[in-house]
Amino acid sequence: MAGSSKKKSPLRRPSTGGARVNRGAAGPRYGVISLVAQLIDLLNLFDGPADAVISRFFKDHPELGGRDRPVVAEAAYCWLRYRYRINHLAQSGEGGPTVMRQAKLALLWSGAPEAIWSAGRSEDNEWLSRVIHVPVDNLSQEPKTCLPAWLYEQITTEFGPDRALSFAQAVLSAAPLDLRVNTLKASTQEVVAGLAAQGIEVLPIAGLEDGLRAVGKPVVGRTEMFQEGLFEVQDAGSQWVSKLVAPRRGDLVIDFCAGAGGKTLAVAAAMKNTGRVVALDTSERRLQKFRPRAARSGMSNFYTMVINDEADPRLNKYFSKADRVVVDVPCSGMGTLRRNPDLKFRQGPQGVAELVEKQKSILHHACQLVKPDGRLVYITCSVLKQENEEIVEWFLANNPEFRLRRWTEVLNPADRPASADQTADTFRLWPEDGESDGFFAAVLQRSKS
Ligand SMILES: C[S@@+](CC[C@H](N)C(=O)[O-])C[C@H]1O[C@@H](n2cnc3c(N)ncnc32)[C@H](O)[C@@H]1O
Repeated sequence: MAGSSKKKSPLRRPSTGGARVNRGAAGPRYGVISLVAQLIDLLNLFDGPADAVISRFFKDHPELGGRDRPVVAEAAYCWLRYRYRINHLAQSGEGGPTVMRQAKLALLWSGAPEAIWSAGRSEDNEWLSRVIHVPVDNLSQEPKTCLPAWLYEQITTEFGPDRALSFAQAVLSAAPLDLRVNTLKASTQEVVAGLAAQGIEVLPIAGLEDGLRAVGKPVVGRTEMFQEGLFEVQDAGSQWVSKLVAPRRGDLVIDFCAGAGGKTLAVAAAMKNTGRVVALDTSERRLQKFRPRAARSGMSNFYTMVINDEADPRLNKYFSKADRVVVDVPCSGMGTLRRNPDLKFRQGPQGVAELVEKQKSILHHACQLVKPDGRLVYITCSVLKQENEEIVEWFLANNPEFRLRRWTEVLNPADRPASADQTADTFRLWPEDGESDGFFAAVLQRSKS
């Protein structure tokens, strides 16, 4: 740290906000600790995405009021982020259910008011006073880094121990809320002013003319401006990889894995409603979510198709036709752990190996849609080389009609994230370097003939 001779541990413990632990007795808000404990028990089953488990839990507990819901949700996410450390420390307490101590620590570390986390057994509060001072560096790998051994080892092997530690620290925080101004409907200035009028402060994002970062976590989805499609919620990293598609007006763009259309919408806005965008996905449910977003955004140049798989024969009509093919493949999502901390427990080496095979197969089929001199943009929100650089190497070795175009040839200096390596051929973002999700992209250009 500049001006400081003392090096801070990269895995420092979370702030307790200067709070001291009281010897509080069971109080009226003890129920919140108990509810967090119940939610932890449910999350511990890892039988679905955490956000779905949390919303179901809130539906099942209508007694939880608007004041306590965000507290419970934050504590649940904190537990997921720090699960290895919290569970390790919780074992050292005595008496009472261990999960109640897990819930208390999650509430404390997620910044809940003291009146909430200090309620309950005084023995647990004594335990809390002790464990918040345990030096993190003395812990073994999983409680220290809060990453599963396989992931920590893989990042260490692929990028070295410093990167593994800085990544581990970065994904212990919540992600910021980023917006993309929909230039089909509004200018950045209009959106900034409109949000300010509603008390929502946003800041510019360097290198993203249409990108804004919210101060704090305002609820933007209920604003009239959002409902009228003047902006979308989209992580800055996702906005940059969309820019790498760089479509021209009038192009035919095929988004092979369009999902709910985060990148499709950004690409379409860049095309100013000219040309055609074909949004494909194997999931009807995800494409269903894309349609209302497209309608809200004013996008009118699209067509959606649910495909059986990447080899669906209905794609033959697009062979060698597309100017741009976007391939935002299903991936491990290890770049999005700040948003989806449960993924680190739901994913493993076997799952990643299966995804790699799927990524190769999708790429193999999607590249056939690119016309001569057209481009394919391969995208993941993973940080693992296995899903990124290694896939690109495999693809280039097997498809000599494609060459890698340096990402800096596509984005002007003013449109680049400072945190991406400007000398690399492929595009890569780490959460710890620029406060976006981790993303990877490669621009693959097909030869003219
Ligand atoms: C990373 S997500 C896409 C996210 C989306 N592009 C966005 O920006 O919001 C990957 C998508 O690939 C889809 N998918 C999985 N297998 C596929 C396949 N064989 N062909 C096309 N899409 C597939 C999934 O349903 C999922 O929606």
